[in-house]
Amino acid sequence: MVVGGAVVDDLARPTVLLAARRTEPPHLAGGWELPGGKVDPGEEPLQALHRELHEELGVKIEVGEELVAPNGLGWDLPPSHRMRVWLVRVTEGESAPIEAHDELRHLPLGRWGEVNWLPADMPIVAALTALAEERQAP
Ligand SMILES: Nc1nc2c([nH]c(=O)n2[C@H]2C[C@H](O)[C@@H](COP(=O)(O)OP(=O)(O)OP(=O)(O)O)O2)c(=O)[nH]1
Repeated sequence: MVVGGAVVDDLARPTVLLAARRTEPPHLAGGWELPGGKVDPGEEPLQALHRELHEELGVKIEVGEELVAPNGLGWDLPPSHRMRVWLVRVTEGESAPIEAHDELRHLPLGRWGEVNWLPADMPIVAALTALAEERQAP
């Protein structure tokens, strides 16, 4: 199981999403993703989310709602992983590409499709966009 953070400016009404560019392994390097990683044995998913975002971005976070996958279990990451995704907001520190990434972008709503997301992230970002658009003030 993999956990990922959709780092946004506002948990209730997101208007900015963080995209992170991977540096490894070679076949994924250069692709943009949600920061996160594998849940360690014996670790709770949310513990892993806090740990991974601290390791990768150097921040502390507040966790909001889960972006539940259509299958109710997690977003498929072929060939063999699943990722659970939560909306998160930074509460301490400023995101920096400390580990696993070489560039971060804070994308305003309307431009979330403008980076080259990893293939598995495309439906996730589409669902995040739908959620964010629905939440904006009329
Ligand atoms: N973190 C993350 N991984 C993703 C995303 N999309 C996607 O296909 N993946 C894949 C890439 C990896 O094969 C796997 C996650 O592994 P990872 O390399 O981030 O995990 P990790 O930080 O724990 O690192 P390691 O144990 O492999 O060294 O999921 C995403 O948005 N975020």
